[in-house]
Amino acid sequence: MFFKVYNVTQFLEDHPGGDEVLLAASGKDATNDFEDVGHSDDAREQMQKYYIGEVDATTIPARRMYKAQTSTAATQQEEPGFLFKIIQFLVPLLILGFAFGLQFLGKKEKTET
Ligand code: HEM
Repeated sequence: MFFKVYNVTQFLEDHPGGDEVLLAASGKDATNDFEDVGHSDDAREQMQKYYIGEVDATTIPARRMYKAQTSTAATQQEEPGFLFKIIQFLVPLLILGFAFGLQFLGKKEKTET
């Protein structure tokens, strides 16, 4: 099966239906989009100006679909974040504990002397 290919880059601004619809229909088989509008014979004639060739449909790669991350990949990514949070919480506590410990030792030494 062969698709007819049209280059409408120069036609974007002049298209009576606007450029957005053309851009939305680019890079794919736009036959249904074109036919659904009920374009006039004049529009079909104009279209021939932009014809650049044909493409074999079997050579077109399937569109890549967005693939959600697998759960294992997600947990692998979350783990370092979680560990980091624990360290962020523990380090100030350790410093505080160390400071109190030093103070306590200092007081003890004074009372002994
Ligand atoms: C080379 C390709 C195309 C040409 C030369 C073309 C040409 C035209 C022309 C001349 C009109 C004015 C109405 C008429 O005479 O039928 C028109 C309207 C329109 N076209 Fe296209 N068109 C093309 C592709 C497309 C595509 C792919 C779409 C769809 C996604 C589209 C959507 C529309 C829409 C929505 C209107 C407005 C219809 C209305 O307001 O009644 N056209 N086009």
